[in-house]
Amino acid sequence: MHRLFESITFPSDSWFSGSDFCIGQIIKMATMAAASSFAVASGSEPKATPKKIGFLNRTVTHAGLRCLNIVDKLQSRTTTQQLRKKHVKKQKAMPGVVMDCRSGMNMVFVGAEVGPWSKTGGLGDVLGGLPPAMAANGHRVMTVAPRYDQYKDAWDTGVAIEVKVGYITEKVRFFHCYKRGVDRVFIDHPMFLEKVWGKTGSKIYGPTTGTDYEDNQLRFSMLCQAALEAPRILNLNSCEYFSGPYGEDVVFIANDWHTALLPCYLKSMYKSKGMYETAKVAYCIHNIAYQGRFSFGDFSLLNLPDAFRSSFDFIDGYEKPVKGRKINWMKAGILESDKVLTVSPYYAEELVSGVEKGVELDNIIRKTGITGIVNGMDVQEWNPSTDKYISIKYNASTVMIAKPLLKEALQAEVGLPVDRDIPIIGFIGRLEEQKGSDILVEAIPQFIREKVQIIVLGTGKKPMEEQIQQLEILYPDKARGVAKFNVPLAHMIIAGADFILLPSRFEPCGLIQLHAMRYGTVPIVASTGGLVDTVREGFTGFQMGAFNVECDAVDLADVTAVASTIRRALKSYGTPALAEIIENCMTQDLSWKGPAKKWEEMLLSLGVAESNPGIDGEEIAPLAKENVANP
Ligand SMILES: Nc1ncnc2c1ncn2[C@@H]1O[C@H](COP(=O)(O)OP(=O)(O)O[C@H]2O[C@H](CO)[C@@H](O)[C@H](O)[C@H]2O)[C@@H](O)[C@H]1O
Ligand SMILES: OC[C@H]1O[C@H](O[C@H]2[C@H](O)[C@@H](O)[C@@H](O[C@H]3[C@H](O)[C@@H](O)[C@@H](O)O[C@@H]3CO)O[C@@H]2CO)[C@H](O)[C@@H](O)[C@@H]1O
Repeated sequence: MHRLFESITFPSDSWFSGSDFCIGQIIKMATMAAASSFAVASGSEPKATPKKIGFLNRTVTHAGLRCLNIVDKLQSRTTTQQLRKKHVKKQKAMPGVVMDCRSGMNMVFVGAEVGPWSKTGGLGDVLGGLPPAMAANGHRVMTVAPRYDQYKDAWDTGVAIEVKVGYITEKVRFFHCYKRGVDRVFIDHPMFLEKVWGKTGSKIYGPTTGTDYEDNQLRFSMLCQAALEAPRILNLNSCEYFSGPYGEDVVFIANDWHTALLPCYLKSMYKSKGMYETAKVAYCIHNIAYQGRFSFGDFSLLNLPDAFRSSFDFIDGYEKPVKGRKINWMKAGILESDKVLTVSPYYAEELVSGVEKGVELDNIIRKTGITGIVNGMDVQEWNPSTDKYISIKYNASTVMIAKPLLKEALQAEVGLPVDRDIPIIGFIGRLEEQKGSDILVEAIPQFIREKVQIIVLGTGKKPMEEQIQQLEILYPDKARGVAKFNVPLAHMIIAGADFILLPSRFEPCGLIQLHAMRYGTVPIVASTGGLVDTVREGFTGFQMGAFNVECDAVDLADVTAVASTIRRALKSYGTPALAEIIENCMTQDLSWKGPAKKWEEMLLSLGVAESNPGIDGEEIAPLAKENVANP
């Protein structure tokens, strides 16, 4: 267990005013002033957040310093008055920025991936994109994820704690940077950095796809415990609107099985001792296929009281990782959180529809209930009018001129015959049964004689990688399969292809189709999960019907559905009908703005103290758009 530092008093606010401070710099300065203050030691339980702490020696009970502002609404609290003085000055420097002291919530997103620092797929995208959208609405937002590499933009805060993982106590450090209005906190320990040593890719969860690190339970137990400390102990002064620790009035947003222990530790280590009294946890399922099932005996590694055992208790008919009775992290995450969410309304329905789509947690989710909010996409990274990976920039009015040229660049890049009149179908995704690349490969003979080219990009299971690499040999003038994680090529495909294919057996939300639509690339999708919510047949794309979710074999009916829908889509190529679909795709708002509002409503309903709606509109969005992440 760990002990927190008792109190830290910084000499003056003048050191830290202004934006984009890195806590590392602050800590260095603070360390010079109060060298021993940061000694964080071991051996005891978490203590309540000191009442007098930090910056300005003010009372911090919740939001650190909640954002300041509108000059004519005086607040009675001394601290706010003091701080407003500072901000009245600032406001002159920023005409048009209008904020309210009472706005916003403290949010802490916790995940195993956070793009662009770490990403194997869509989880990283969401942890990268949703938090800045929340910050843009005036909330104070932190993400906590492992430090898998020496990110050049994240500094060592100098703050360290000790956490008990399994039977040993380990020291972890906190790194930090501030980007797009979000405090990005990274947990540093050799269990993360020494194993992965890279910004993205397959080694986050195991040495190769399909093989997990043996100590994953310890790694993610560490992540959860460190994430629970971060808002209490990190004295963050990243921007002029908020400073000091976030405090205890926070809402945690835990994502996927890796963070399922967070609500358990919150109860067992903090709430039971009168800490984090009003804090709440929203638990978001990005993919129910990965639940974190382990041997029943491993419960003792988690350092949780026996009372939690039943939340983890799980029996299935599988032998992996052991036969019979097991613990199931996701089950506990669902049961112990205050609210369960997933990434699209249709997937939420599928999850409770039965054992197949709910992957044996349907009964549990039926008990707790679940809300689906469709994902948004990062409209900065994926913007055809500024995209650094494509040679011609375009928008909805120039797409018809730009696309043929971008198509030629794509054909040349992958070594296909260069011909702007040949429609291209792209596929991007993790090569797992979920994504159905195996169904696509089997469907190819049924439509390959059409005028068409196919480009497949993905990494994942070795046999599936080999299968896509064979395409070039089987169809030298027609198909390419690239088994690499290649972001520039992903952008070139999204821009240069005419259609993007998602033959997913299941798809909680899917981001590829959103990226594609923004680039005027028409999605052809299986009718599952978020693909149902985001692609409208004949208006923004083509639906293929629902596929068989059994992953062991390829269902011939699905193969036929892929081939016949592709033929249908190809018939529309070059027609006014397709031009209209392209326009419909490109003129939608696919950003995080709408989803962020829904997330806000849902998080507010949890009733964390001092939580208020954010600011509607664009007032502070430009501030959050500063500092585009560039690790
Ligand atoms: N080889 C490669 N090279 C470059 N980039 C690659 C790539 N393979 C994948 N990507 C990128 O990874 C992301 C994948 O997004 P998906 O929505 O398909 O996520 P995924 O299934 O991993 O995540 C889960 O979580 C997300 C988020 O909630 C849900 O949308 C989704 O349905 C669910 O399965 C995209 O940004 C894509 O461009
Ligand atoms: O962002 C992409 C996905 O990332 C996460 O999925 C990972 C999953 O959580 C890990 O456990 C691991 O999954 C392996 C699984 O544990 C193992 O038993 C075997 O089935 O192979 C799986 C693949 O290696 O890696 C997954 C990423 O590949 C996140 O949970 C998902 O929501 C995201 O879609």
